[in-house]
Amino acid sequence: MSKPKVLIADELAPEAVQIFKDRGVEVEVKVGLKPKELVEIIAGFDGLAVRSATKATAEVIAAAKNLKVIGRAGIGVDNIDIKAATARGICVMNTPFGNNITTAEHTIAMMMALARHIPLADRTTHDGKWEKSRFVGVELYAKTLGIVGCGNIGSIVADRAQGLKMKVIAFDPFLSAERAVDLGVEKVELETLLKRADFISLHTPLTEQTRGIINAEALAKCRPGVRLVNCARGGLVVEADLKAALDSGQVAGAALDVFSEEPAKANILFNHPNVVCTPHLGASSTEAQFNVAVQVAEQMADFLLHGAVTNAINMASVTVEEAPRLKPYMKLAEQLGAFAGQATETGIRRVIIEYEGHVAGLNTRPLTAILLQGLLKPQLDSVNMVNAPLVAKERDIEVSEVKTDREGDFHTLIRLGVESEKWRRDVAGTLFADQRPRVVEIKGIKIDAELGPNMLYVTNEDKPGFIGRLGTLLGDHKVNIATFALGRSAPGQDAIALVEIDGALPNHLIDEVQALPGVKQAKALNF
Ligand SMILES: NC(=O)c1ccc[n+]([C@@H]2O[C@H](COP(=O)([O-])OP(=O)(O)OC[C@H]3O[C@@H](n4cnc5c(N)ncnc54)[C@H](O)[C@@H]3O)[C@@H](O)[C@H]2O)c1
Ligand SMILES: O=C(O)[C@H](O)COP(=O)(O)O
Repeated sequence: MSKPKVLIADELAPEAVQIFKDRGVEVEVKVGLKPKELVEIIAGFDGLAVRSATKATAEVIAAAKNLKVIGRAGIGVDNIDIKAATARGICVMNTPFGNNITTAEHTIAMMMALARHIPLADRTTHDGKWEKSRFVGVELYAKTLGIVGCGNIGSIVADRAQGLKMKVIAFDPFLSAERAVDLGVEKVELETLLKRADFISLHTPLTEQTRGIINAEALAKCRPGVRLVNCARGGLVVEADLKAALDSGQVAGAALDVFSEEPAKANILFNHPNVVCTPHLGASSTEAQFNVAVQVAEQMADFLLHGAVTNAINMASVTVEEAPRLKPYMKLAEQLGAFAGQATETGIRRVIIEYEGHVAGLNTRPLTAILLQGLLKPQLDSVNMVNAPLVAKERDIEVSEVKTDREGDFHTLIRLGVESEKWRRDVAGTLFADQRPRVVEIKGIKIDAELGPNMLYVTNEDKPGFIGRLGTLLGDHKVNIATFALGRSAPGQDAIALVEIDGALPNHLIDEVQALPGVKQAKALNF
């Protein structure tokens, strides 16, 4: 098997390259590619590692024919078109905890720089001016800090600010009352935060809900002389509105690490005397860059080499320890899905997946995802584990999981029920001690079949002579039978045969099997 290949497209600490190499992943570093250049080369890679500079746009993703994973060495994934990646079945992962302390510390540094005019005082002092009376600052002590978005970074900022004896209030619709108590912050609505805060610090992701959250209306509700810190995303602030509020004095100062357009070579807020700027340095410390580079390289290598999924934005997690335990079940789940998907010719309305016995105690989300992949693949070649749940949802297929630890006839069992408007089909499978998947029930009929690459699936009436006729027909066409599994509901009733054959079955032969007396349906299935 050839080695997977990763492109590192942004500045990453050198440890990342070493980790990829040590783990057996080929790696190329090409920093500063133009969008067009990235589109031209991306098809040659299985993985793409980025920070915030490279934009993994829909166009890049459309060209990324072999891409399986995009790793963000950092937190914000707004430079990655997640929707396009998910639709193409590309796993997107970030490193949510590698740079949070560094960014929180930068936030505090920005707040202090703002309170004491440090950047401008520094510049004028270097210039030989001694403007002692010009730079009178304010204390942070006993001031109210309003945190908008109290997640990883917001909560570290809250902790550090409390160390500076600030009163911290937070607006975050997803912050629980208990967590707020644990953090020692007062949970408030945005309106209250704006009215009460002396300093406001933004720590939300950039979403449709948060874009422009600090606009003219919000700024007008603030205390006169409020100070704003933004070390999250530029798009959270309407920059023209902020400039107007700074000019009017409603806002006393703003410290900005991020801008609506980056790299920000020009911006209406640049050179405003009350604005402190840094060029998106929140995560730029030796420690944070080491953390995110190592984490992203390990996560991407684990994914490409072992199927382990950590910190994925668009798929269920699988730890490195779980991956080998899940592996035989993944095959079983995919085969059950593929069996039902190939046997089904009409629209699916509902999918019921039952996990029984040992498997019920495992992480079943990836199993469900791969089962849906198998089920939908016959209709949609581009489906994979990442996009299968989304594709099912888009097609209005209701998916439900039922788990029971109790063992039935088997120590472990996955049963798949597929419903259309008219019918329901069930297929169930297990793992025997050899860890190889076996189909043990189809439409309520017991069977014991291992699925090979080429299978013939026949439903027929249980009548004497059928097996002989089928064997003779296949033999006459020089089709060799590898395995032959049979089952029936009751003597003389419905029967099924699952026949593994060496090589693909020609279509005309399926028609001939279909024409045999007693055959209700014959199908070629591939696994
Ligand atoms: N400047 C930098 O270099 C730098 C470095 C790291 C992270 N960041 C950015 O900082 C931000 C926060 O990162 P994090 O790791 O703390 O993320 P996080 O996901 O841990 O926290 C975000 C918080 O925002 C809250 N939130 C979501 N929607 C909200 C809304 N409409 N109103 C209020 N709160 C809302 C969430 O509930 C969550 O608690 C992100 O935008 C990230 O990209 C910037
Ligand atoms: O979201 C993040 O992690 C930060 O914005 C850091 O971005 P950077 O990796 O480009 O410094």
